[in-house]
Amino acid sequence: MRLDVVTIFPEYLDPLRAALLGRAIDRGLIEIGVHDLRDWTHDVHRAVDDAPYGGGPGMVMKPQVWGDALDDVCGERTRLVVPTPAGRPFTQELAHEYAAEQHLVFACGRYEGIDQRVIDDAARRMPVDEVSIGDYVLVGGEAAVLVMVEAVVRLLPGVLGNARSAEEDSFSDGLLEGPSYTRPEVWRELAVPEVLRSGNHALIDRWRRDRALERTAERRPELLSRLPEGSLDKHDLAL
Ligand SMILES: Nc1cc(-c2cccs2)n[nH]1
Repeated sequence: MRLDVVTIFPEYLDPLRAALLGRAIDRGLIEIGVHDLRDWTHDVHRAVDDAPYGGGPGMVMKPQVWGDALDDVCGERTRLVVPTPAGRPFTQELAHEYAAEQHLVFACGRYEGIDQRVIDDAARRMPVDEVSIGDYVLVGGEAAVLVMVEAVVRLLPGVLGNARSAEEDSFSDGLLEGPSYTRPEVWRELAVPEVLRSGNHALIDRWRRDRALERTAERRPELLSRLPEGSLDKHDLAL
């Protein structure tokens, strides 16, 4: 998979080259390109935005600059992702979709947005997703790209050491992950639940599912109504 990011703050994406993602690059599992949008400006001031038609606060990013940048960075098999608070929710399901793509390009705009014609023009040639990572407002799309790239790249085969942890993700069965414990057995007078030390894996699996159902019902009840038909057995429903 190749990922490209277009931004006016390329240094903001430096963390993509660290740790797990850095190792994935070194191992040739992914290629990452980070591009400074100002490289496509033509005026002496290297302007990337301008005042919004219709008035209002802030600035809107210029279509010409973005159009030229995307013409160069996007290819035949590109899926374009534009982070915005006005986008569709970024979910684990969408992360899996992105992990199957050959080429993702992330366009980092500012909060007031990129001229809509950039998205409309790109959509003539490629799939374009305007995506939100949550109902809060950032200053720019860069932090959202770091979040999405991490969620996507960790799903690629070979990236995570223990293959099980990607499949056993929170949300992989539509539920939140329950509590986890490690040594010592007692810490500050708090003991690890007995069942986890029983060695009885049927009981352990049951206990873990019960805790996941309880936590989901308590923190994200709306996820329960989205579970596929028949996901909950009679034991689950008795909780
Ligand atoms: N979810 C989300 C995305 C954003 C921004 C994307 C680009 C500028 S601000 N804020 N919140």
